[in-house]
Amino acid sequence: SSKFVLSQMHPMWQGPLAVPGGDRQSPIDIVVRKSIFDSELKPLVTSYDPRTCQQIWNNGYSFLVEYDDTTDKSTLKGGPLKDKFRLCQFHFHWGETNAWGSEHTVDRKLFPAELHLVHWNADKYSLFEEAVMEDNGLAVIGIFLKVGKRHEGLQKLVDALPAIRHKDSVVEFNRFDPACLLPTNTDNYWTYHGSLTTPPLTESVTWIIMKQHIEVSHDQLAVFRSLLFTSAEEEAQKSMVNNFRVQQPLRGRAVRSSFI
Ligand SMILES: NS(=O)(=O)c1ccc2o/c(=N\O)[nH]c2c1
Ligand SMILES: [Zn+2]
Repeated sequence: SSKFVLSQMHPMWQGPLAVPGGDRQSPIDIVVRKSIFDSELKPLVTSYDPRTCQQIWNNGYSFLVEYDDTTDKSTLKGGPLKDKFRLCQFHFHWGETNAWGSEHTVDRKLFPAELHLVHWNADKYSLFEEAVMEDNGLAVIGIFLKVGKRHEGLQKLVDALPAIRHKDSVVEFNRFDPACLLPTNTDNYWTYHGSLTTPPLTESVTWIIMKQHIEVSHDQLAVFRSLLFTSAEEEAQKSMVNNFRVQQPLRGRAVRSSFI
């Protein structure tokens, strides 16, 4: 296949970028009635240490909360996974309105935003950068956001966003427990093999999409939309909104469910 790859800077990564192979791209629409119940799927086991939280920064695509992944202090195992994965960061994707914003959909239903908790396989690799190139290198938990009551745990993060309004801005961010962002029920999920949804779009991700969403307030989401794609030096400031990729073909992949 051709190696035509847009530069990282180009916002049009959404396009049908030709990536090597390209038959397990993400995101996808989850067709519930076509998902296959797999009784072998275990409950997820997350063990996050808030003290590994290091910083929050605007990378020009989203804002990332980054964790120290040099030890096994914040890990994910169980679920569809055979190995132990380390949390390295989490980030979100959202729309300019509450009508859309998620990357994955469920029976074509769009959510206003989607949270991604990114982990890499520490049993097999020693760095995220290595794991990102391997087909069982990453595990990303996807959680849908709905607009409703204010999410108390999220507020600490929302309050830090004005300090990272522009691309490449970073602030120290400590003691944030990502477990507070998980839905009450983490036993019900869909899982499939896919890719990163932003460049380099590598096909290294075991996706774990939670059936249960979390709720955040309209005002909290509005603060996400106050972020900018552009750096402080650039003339035209562009609101960071609609930072989701278009849905990709399933190409015959099975989507398994942990529940009936
Ligand atoms: N949006 S996503 O698929 O969760 C994701 C996660 C980790 C990533 O690292 C990336 N470049 O180094 N892109 C990326 C996308
Ligand atoms: Zn993402």
